[in-house]
Amino acid sequence: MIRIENVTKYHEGRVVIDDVTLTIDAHTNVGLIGPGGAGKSVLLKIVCGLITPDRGKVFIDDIDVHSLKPTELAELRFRIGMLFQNYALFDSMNVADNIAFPLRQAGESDETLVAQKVQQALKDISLPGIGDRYPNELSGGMKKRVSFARAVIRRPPIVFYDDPTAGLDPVTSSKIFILLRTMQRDFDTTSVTISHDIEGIKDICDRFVLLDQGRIVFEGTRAEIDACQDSLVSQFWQGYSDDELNV
Ligand SMILES: Nc1ncnc2c1ncn2[C@@H]1O[C@H](COP(=O)(O)OP(=O)(O)OP(=O)(O)O)[C@@H](O)[C@H]1O
Repeated sequence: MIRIENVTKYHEGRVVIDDVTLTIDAHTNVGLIGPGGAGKSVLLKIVCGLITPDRGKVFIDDIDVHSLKPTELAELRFRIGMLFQNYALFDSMNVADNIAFPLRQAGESDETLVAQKVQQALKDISLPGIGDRYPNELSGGMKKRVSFARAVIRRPPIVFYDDPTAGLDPVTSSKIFILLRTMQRDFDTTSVTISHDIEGIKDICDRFVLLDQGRIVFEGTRAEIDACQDSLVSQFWQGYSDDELNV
């Protein structure tokens, strides 16, 4: 379970996360939505310990994330898969080594097993046979799928995806959403997915959180957000662009 308690974060004299409290139950898949600059990425980075809040606490399975020593935080991160917007692949490593990186970092020394897992991962992302290629030989969508494979290769129980389909064409986006759903179903993960593709995440999340100007303005199920009468929530949910929001 993830528990965010009264978290506030300032940046350059401005409040970015404003007293956010939220509980994410184990095995729940949360869609984190909201206009650009609402604070979604910062909130996710606070949850996994990459950014320290100015106030408030975050607990992952009762562990106070921001009280951990660096080595303890690194251990906790072994249980978390992260696919960040700019979570770049290592250009000097081929695809297979990129995907294998988290396994080797966790101390896996059985190279036969590593190779098997990498082959399976490449099959899962529908890119078999590209293990020898280097990132600069791949399209944006292929890189994203390889990043996804690397994020989930250790089958982490918790996964955070920051806009996993940003900049991808509709066909590749739908492949990524199918992968996400397969991960959730087959490995019973707890996940938070930030996405601007409202139609795409509607079907892969159990609950939705709408963040606006650093505050939670909605939290609930698909049925609850479908029925929500609040104009900001309903306009955003129905896919109006940020510019068209008129409240
Ligand atoms: N390290 C940081 N710590 C705190 N705030 C930051 C940091 N870096 C950037 N910010 C601020 O956080 C604000 C929110 O940015 P964030 O990327 O979280 O928004 P977002 O909702 O994810 O937007 P988008 O949907 O466009 O990706 C920005 O206005 C930015 O100035």
